[in-house]
Amino acid sequence: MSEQVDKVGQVDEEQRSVEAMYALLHAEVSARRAAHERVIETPVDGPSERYARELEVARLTESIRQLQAAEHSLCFGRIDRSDQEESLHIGRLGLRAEDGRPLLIDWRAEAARPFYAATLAEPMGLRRRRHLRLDGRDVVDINDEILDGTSPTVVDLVGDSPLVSALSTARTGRMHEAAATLQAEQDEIVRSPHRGVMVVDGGPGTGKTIVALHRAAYVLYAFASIADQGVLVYGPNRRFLTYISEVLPSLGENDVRLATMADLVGVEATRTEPDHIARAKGRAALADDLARLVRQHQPHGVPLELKTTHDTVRLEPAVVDAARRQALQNGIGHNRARELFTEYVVDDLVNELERSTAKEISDFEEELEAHLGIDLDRFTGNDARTDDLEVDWDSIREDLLDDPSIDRAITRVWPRLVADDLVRELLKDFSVGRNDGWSNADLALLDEARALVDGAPEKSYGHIVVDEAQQLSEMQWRALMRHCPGRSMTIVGDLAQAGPSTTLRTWDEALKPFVGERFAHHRLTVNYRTTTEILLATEPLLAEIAPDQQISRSIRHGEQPLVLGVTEESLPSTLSRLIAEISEEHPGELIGVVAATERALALEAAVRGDGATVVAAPEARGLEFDTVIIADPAGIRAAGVAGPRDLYVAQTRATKRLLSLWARP
Ligand SMILES: Nc1ncnc2c1ncn2[C@@H]1O[C@H](COP(=O)(O)OP(=O)(O)OP(=O)(O)O)[C@@H](O)[C@H]1O
Repeated sequence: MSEQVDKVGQVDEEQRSVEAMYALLHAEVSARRAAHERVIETPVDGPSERYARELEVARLTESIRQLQAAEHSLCFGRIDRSDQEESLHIGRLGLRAEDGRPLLIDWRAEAARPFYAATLAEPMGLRRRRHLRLDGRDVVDINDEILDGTSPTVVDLVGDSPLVSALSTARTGRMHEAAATLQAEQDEIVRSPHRGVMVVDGGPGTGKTIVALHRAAYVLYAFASIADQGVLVYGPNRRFLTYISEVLPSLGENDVRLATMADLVGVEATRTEPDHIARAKGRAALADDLARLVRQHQPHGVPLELKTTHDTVRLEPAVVDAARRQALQNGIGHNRARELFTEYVVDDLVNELERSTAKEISDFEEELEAHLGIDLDRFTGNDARTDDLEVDWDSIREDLLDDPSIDRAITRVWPRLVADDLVRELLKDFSVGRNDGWSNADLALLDEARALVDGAPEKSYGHIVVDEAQQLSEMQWRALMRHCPGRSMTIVGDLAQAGPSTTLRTWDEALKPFVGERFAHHRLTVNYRTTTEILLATEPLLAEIAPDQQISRSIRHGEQPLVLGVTEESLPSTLSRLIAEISEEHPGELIGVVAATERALALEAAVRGDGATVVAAPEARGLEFDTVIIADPAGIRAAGVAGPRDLYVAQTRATKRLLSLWARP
């Protein structure tokens, strides 16, 4: 940087702009608080006014919260066009001065696009892209890029890349939002106008999760009708969801639900099971088996005998089948279709009773005429004979609908079902007993059974973001799709990191049953997590587990990965010693120990309090640490069909340092 650069002057100028923004933000918060007070104090008359008031209070509370969430790092960027004097500041939300002039542009607005997309090759009319770093409300750093090929002047503070600074800071155990440093290839996906299904894949650390979460924030901002139906972020386990839990709130979005399959279904998985069983339970064929079981509890080609107080009426199989087909035609689920079926059957029954009553009366009249030798019509003067009987068929119909004996007769051919029992019936072959808890793989079966028995889920979402999507089995895909009837989804994952419970190997295979080939596919290629040295060390394993994949391109360099041999007995003590050494050398940094599941449990106890987090390899997906120590890589590799992929996941969790402790007997 040349000495003439006027850093102080530029910082002062930005400080004034930023203060004006904060003043406006606070004025806005105060105005909404006052409105909130007023609404609360307004007297209401009747439930509909009360409801309208509650809606307004909720809307104001949410908008105040959104404004307050923008408090931290309110403004982080600025763009200056080559052809204009004016500049635009970019930040967490949009703010307009009283004269209507934009003081701050929401990072998701179209006007902010060049901040992310402009490059030296394609400057999009920009002369300069500026990054601002705030500490509280103080501007503490400025970083400029000149994009139009002109030379920097005294007001341009060209320095280190803000991305590299963001990536080099110590991890905190929680993912941070990256609105200030989203890269062009990421931003293009985040801002895509595509509302349908979008798949984003790429190697570990290529920013898939970052893209997915910023995409969720973008969907909420840009697609109002989808946002109104709710946005869900799906992750494989709670540890992962905790890791990403702060990103959307810090982007001002609190209305996004984070969920695992257990949350979606509302049932906890309390039982583990061997991988091959989980895999078998994940097959879509089980959906057919469940549907078949349900059909077995519906009448096919059988008559129905219904006893009423006067009569026994037999409905023929063709009539019963027609009622069944009609009841099921809208896919409302077995139990609700049963109610419809009952109505159709009672209609048929009433028709039958009407017919037989009419016949009885006319038989009786004929008999009477024959007996008396007269023509009744001539006596009564018209044909009003049976009509005079005034039978109230509607109330008979109502009574029949409530008649327990009719209900019993219908139950014999169409019993009410309980979804959970149906799954237990299905799982008899897997020797799952009546009182056993559910496993993770069972949850998707429960969701399927509930849809078959009780109809579509009560709660569905306008958009679902699926992270670590390579983990999903066919049954789990079905469950997720069921909760997103509009098929608006952002799906991110890396098939090379697939776990043991799925058999799916391509996105086409996973998505075809739901959207055919109608999905957009993007690939991320730059690695933001791992150093080049660590990535190179993973290359042989990647070649083995996903021969058609290349390692991604890292933007950072660092230490060479270390491999140490230890004896089995000394492993825990060596580990403790290493953790102590690394913590001392790199205070404040995160250390993760990854081991096969059983060993992770044992090591957890052995190194408790040493300041490292022990993670079972299958649970390490999506997480990251400054240093990763792999305890017994061979043990992870040998732990099952997904062992080599679990090891690859373990190797790719480190931002700075990777150590492997090989255990010898
Ligand atoms: N544009 C960015 N600005 C700042 N940090 C970023 C950016 N993109 C990615 N990162 C960081 O890089 C790291 C890896 O990103 P992320 O976890 O999204 O990758 P991933 O592709 O989901 O990885 P995995 O496949 O291992 O789950 C994270 O720490 C993330 O915060």
